[in-house]
This record gives sequence, structure tokens and C-alpha cells, in this order.
Amino acid sequence: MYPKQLSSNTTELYQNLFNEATVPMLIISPETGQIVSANRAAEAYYGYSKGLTQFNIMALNQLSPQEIKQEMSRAKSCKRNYFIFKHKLANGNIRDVEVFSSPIQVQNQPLLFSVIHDITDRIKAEQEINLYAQVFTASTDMLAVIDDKHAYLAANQSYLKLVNKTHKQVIGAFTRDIIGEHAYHDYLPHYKRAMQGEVVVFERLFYDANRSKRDIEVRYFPFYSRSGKQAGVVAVQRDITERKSIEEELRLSATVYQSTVEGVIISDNKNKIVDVNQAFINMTGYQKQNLIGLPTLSLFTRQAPATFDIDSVHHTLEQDLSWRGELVTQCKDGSLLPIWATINAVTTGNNTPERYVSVIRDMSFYKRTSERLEFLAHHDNLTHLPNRLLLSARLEQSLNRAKRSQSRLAVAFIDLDRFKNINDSLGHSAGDALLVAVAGRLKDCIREEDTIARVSGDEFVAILENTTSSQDVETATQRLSAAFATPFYIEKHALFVTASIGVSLYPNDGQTPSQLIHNADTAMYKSKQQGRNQSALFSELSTQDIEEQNVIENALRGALNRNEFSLVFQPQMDLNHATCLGIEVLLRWRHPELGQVSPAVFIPLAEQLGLIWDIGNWVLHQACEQGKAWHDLGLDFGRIAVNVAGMQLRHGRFNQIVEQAITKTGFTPHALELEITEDFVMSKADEHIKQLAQLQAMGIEIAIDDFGTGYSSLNYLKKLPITKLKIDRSFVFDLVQDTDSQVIIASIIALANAMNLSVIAEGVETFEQAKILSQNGCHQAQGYLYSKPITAAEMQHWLSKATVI
Ligand SMILES: Nc1nc2c(ncn2[C@@H]2O[C@@H]3COP(=O)(O)O[C@H]4[C@@H](O)[C@H](n5cnc6c(=O)[nH]c(N)nc65)O[C@@H]4COP(=O)(O)O[C@H]3[C@H]2O)c(=O)[nH]1
Repeated sequence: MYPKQLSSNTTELYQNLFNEATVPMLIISPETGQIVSANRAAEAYYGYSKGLTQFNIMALNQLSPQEIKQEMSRAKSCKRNYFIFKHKLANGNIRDVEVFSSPIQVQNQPLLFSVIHDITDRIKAEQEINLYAQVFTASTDMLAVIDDKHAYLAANQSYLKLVNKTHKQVIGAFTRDIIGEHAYHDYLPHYKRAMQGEVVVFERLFYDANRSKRDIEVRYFPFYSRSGKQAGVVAVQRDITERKSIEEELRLSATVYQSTVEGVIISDNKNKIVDVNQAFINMTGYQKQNLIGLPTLSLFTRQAPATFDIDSVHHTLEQDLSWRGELVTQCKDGSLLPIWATINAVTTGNNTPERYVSVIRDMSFYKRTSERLEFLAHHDNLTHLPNRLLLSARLEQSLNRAKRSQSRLAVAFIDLDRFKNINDSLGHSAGDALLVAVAGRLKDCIREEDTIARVSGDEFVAILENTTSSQDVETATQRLSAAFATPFYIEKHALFVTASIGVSLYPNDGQTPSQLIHNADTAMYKSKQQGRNQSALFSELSTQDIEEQNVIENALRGALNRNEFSLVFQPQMDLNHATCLGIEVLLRWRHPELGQVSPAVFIPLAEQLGLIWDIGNWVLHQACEQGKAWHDLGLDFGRIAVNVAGMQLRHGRFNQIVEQAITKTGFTPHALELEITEDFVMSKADEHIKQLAQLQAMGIEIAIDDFGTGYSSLNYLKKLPITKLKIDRSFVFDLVQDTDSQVIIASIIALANAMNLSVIAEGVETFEQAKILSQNGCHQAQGYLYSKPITAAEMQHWLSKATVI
């Protein structure tokens, strides 16, 4: 509905107002859109002075005639009275305009009165604000605007997520209420600085809604009102947890790189060195600056291992982008260092190598350790001689050589005589020192191509190559024996040590390492039986010797049950009165096939096999029974002396067994004497003082057998509850000719006298020996001169006669 018609005066007034108004105004025909009239401000604005009425208003909008039509009909019917268009000015600028249109009627013609507002700048500003708002909202940084009263003016989604609150809860709320008292106090000093116009950057830990720890970087910017007054702070917070952990990883990697004990070489894509770490410098002694630019692989020698091939390393690196293996690098001082290298390419996205990282591990320690382990596996720990394993391997090789060259070789088995005595009397450290010294001498007396090995305790085996003639064998054996010609000085003792040697020969005595070693052992055993300190050839052993060796062990195991043992008796004489002071009981073993076996052979074997306990108990019981029987017959024989092996004494129940033998047989303990070897008793003197004292308290006497062959301590001799020393028969044997033996015997006698012990010599065969002994103060003797060991019946007969010879 258009307003009613105006009077002409009013029309003129409005016309003037229209023309002079500072706001651009247009009068437009709603039918056509044609500009009917434009005021001066409009002409100035559009830049068409006096020419604006030639335009259709919509032409300014650059619409098509069809669009103009539609727009006009919309304008006529539409209730809204303003529109926003883009109008083109005369200078070609396009401006955003807001058109306020009011329908008027002039001279019955319906017109549109339009006021034009240029809103280009406002729209631009709005667009800008809108853009910022979008950025603000969408930013992954957590943004909040806080006013000077600590209240939130704005907060974006990320921030709301961080504090786990809604927009409504946050806006207008105080920071203290949203982030909590603790965080508020943390933030406060930074906020205060920002409120003084500073840009503040700091980091802090934040626990998110899931209670996971996050690293947050906070930036506070001051923000100002239009008046230029600071209105608050813009807080930009960024979750730097990932960045921090990457930084941490990098820092760690850098620390590892510099502090690792493994050398690291970094090279470029042409494998030229760009950096090395300190460990590599320490390892090789090079200066870093001298290495930069060198081809990495040039550091590794082509020497060892033999399989190393630089070209294949290049090839593998190109193909697999990694290589690992054993190499050798030459250090600055020229030494060669075994290393384990792991080379990996660092690639770009398309798998092209950008860098190579070589990690170098010093293998010298492992090499040394494995060499050491290898050595230990094949050598005896004490003497460092080859052990049985290496001996077998070497013998195998020697045999192969001998087979090829049709030559001969000898295997010598060397066993120290009475080594156990030394161990027992001087202790294990002296025993060990002796073995080391023996090993040294044996090593010195063989040729370079020969081998000397230690196969067990005091047993050594030598491989003597190219021993073609029997003269060669004899010379080699003599050389081995010569190793024992002079005493060994161990712990201030001069030890005269001998060895029994057995020799087997390839090809006659065996074809394999085990056959040859076994046969040399058998020959050695024979030389022991023959009285020690000699050598025997396996080829010279009788078949019986060899078989005996093999069957003796089995035979001994059943000997007691088969009643193969018996006792013989040998009187002990008073030289002054030619009366019997005692009787030594000696064990005999007769095997149905082996015949009589010497105690020198079976007693050590019984000890070795652990049979001596039962055998010894049997002897003790039999001896007591026999003594009782003779007592019952009224025969006077002084004491019965029974040999006791070390192993029996070591048994916790020995004293009990003695007591039982006495009780069961009814024999008097005062007529019993136990003979204990010097070696054993000295080695365990402290342990056995109490045990022997108990026996002595029962009335039993203790004598020390084989005196002079061991290493007695005077101190222990004084402490031990003993009453008698038995001079070993080896001294008596050459008493007449050998002044050394005379001196030793004189010393033993003097010692016994000084300690108030009685002394008896064994093995007396001649009157001359008896005379010298007597002259030196030894008035007791035992030996073939008086009687060989005889059976119980013979002894009984001997005793029942007038015991005067
Ligand atoms: N050449 C020579 N020899 C003489 C003479 N008078 C005695 N003999 C021998 O000297 C050895 C003395 O015994 P032993 O030193 O205790 O040495 C004994 C002893 O250590 C051990 N033995 C013997 N019977 C037993 C036993 O029942 N138990 C233990 N544990 N060992 C025993 O066997 C060793 C050897 O015993 P046998 O062969 O019986 O050798 C005996 C004896 O027959 C002589 O004038 N000239």
C-alpha cells in the first residue's frame, strides 16, 4: 500500500531534502528498476554525476534482465525493506551496499525510495572477525581469553576439552574455579607478568581428564581494549607431550651416541664418514678430524677373518640396506682390533640410503675369553699342560702323520712314585707346586714336536714322535727319567721324587690313542710293581702281566667273600736279649688264577677301590683272634702289630671297630699295636691326635711305620700319642754301603731317643746291618735275618720253641 499524494510545497521541501542529503538516495521505478531520480550524494558515490538516471538500479548489480525482473517483483511483494547488493561504481570498484527501500507515490506513480549505505568495510571487518572466530574455534592449540579479573572471556573447543568443561561452564567463570587452586597458583605469577604487558612463555605439567600426564607449553599475550588499556591475557596452550618425548628420545640418543661403549660411525649416502663417537675414537686412537670424509669401509682391513670380502659388504648394503659381521680394524698404532660391526642404512621415504650408521663392538675381550675358554677346555688348569682331551686329539694327529710317513712313535706314561705321601705330609699346596715343577721339567726334556700332557693327579703322558729305533725310545725314556735326577725345592724342602714310566710303541703296541695310552699305563704299572723309579716297555711285558693288570681289579672285589685273604706273621726282635718283642701281622692274597698277589700291588688298589675298610677290619679281627688264641696257649709274644691304612683311620667309626674286635675276641688291648704310616699321620696330625689318644687310653700302642720316607714335623711328633718309630727298610737295605742311609738312621735313632720313643728297624737281612743298628742305639729289629713272614701255625711253632736264636 503506497502513502497518499503530497502537496506541491511539501514536494519541493522533500525534493530539496532529497537533493541535499549527505546519504546517497535513489528513487526507482519498482516496475522496471529504472532509476528515476538520484541525489547528489548518490551521484558522487557512484561517480556518475548527472548521469545516474540512465541506469537501471539492477544494472549496477550487474544482473541479467531476467534476474532484474525477478528481483523487482520480489522487492514489490516482499515485506523486508532493505537489501544487500554489490554495486559497481563508475570507477569499476565493486562495493557492498545496504539498500533501505520505502515505497512512495509521486503523481500517482508508485516508486521506491532507496537509501544506500556502503557497508563494504563493515562486511570486510565482519568477515575478518568471522575468520578469526573460526580459527579460534578450530585451533588445536588450547586458547582462552582471560580478563583482568581472572574471568574467562572466551575459550575454544581444545581448551574446553583440556579442562573437561562446557562452553557455558567456562565463559564468565574464574580461572581458579575451572583449573583448580593448585594450577591457578602455578599460573598466577606468569599471568601477573603478562598483565604487565609481557609475552610470557612457560611449560607445565597438566593431568588431563583421563589423569594422563601431559606437557603443556603456555604463552600469555597481553590483549588491549580499543581504548588501548590492557584488558586481559590471551592464553595459548599447546600440548607438547609428543614433542617433549621426541626431544627426550633425541637427547637420549645423543647421550647414548656419545656415552656408549660401542663405537658408532655415521657416514653419508656415499658411505663417507661424517661423524664418529668418542667410543670409536677411544677404541682406535684416531682423531675425529682425520676420519671425516674417509670411506667407512676403508677402516676395516681385508685381513681377518679370511671370509671377509669388502665388495660383498658393499653389495649386501646396497641390496639389504644392512650388514653385520666380524671385521678387523686397524688402530692408529697399527694394532689390529677384532670387531663386530652392524651397518644399517638410514633411508628416505623411497628407501634411498641417506646415511649409514655403523655400530662397532670391540671383540678383543670376547676373543680373549673364548681363547681362554678354549685353552681351559684343552689344558690342565694347574700345570697348563694339555689335558687328556687335547692329548687324545694330538695323539690322533701324530698317529695319522706316522701312518702317512710310515714312521713310529712312542707313548710314555709317567706316574710319580709316592706322590700321595708328599700331598699328605706337606699339604696340597706343596703337592701342587711339585706337580707344576715336574710339568716344567718334563716339558723341558721333550722335543718341540713332542707333547707332554697331564692326564690326572700325578700322571703325565708324553707323545714322543719319530722314535724309530729302540735306541730312540731308550734315549727318550732316559731323558724323561733324568727330569727326576735332582731334587725339587718346594716350600723350603728338597724333595727327592722318582717316577715310574711305562712306554708303548706305535704300531706294535696299539693303533689307536686309547690303546696306546692304556698299554703305556699297563707298562707303567709293571714298573711300579718292580719297585718304582724305573721304566718298562709294554712290548716286554708278559701276557700274564697284562692280563693280571686287567683282571686284578675285578678279582680283588670278591677276594674277601671268597676267603682268599690270609695273614702271615713276622717277629720283631730285641737285639740285646734276642727275644721276641712283638709280631707284625701281614696280609696275603692268593687268587686261584693270579696266585699270590703282593700287598704292594693290592693294598694301594684296595685303597683306591674303597675296599680297604672291610679288608682292614677283617685283618684287625683276625689278628686279635689269633693273639687271643696264642695267649690262651700261654705263648708270650709281646704285642701284635697291625697295619692300618689312612682310609681306615679317616673313617669315623675306626675306634669303635677296634673296640669291637677286642671285645668280641677277648684280646687284651695292651698286647695290640697299630702301625700307621708317617705320611698319613703327619698330614692330618691335628685331626688324629684325639682319636689316637683314645686308642692309647685303651692301652693300645701306636707306631709310625715307614719312618724317614715322609716329611715329619717335630712339632707334631711331640704332640702325637705315639710310642714307636719304625725305620723304613729302604734305609736299612743300603745301610752298610751308603753313608747317607747311615746318617739318616743315626738321626732317626737320635730323634727317637730324644723324644723318648722306642725305635725298630725293618728289613734287617744281615748281621752287619743289625750290628750297625745296635751300635747306633737301635736295639729292635725285624727282618729275614730273624724270620720271613710265616703262617700262624709256623709262628705258633716258632713261639713255642725256646724263642732264643
Ligand atoms: N726285603 C725285605 N722285606 C722284608 C724284610 N722283612 C720284612 N719285609 C717286608 O717288609 C714289609 C713290612 O711291612 P710294611 O712296611 O708295613 O709294608 C707293608 C704294609 O704297608 C702293607 N701291608 C701288608 N699287610 C697289610 C695290612 O694288613 N694292612 C695294611 N693296611 N697294609 C698292609 O703292605 C706292605 C708290604 O707288605 P709285605 O709285602 O708283606 O712286606 C712286608 C715284609 O714282608 C726283609 O728282611 N727284607
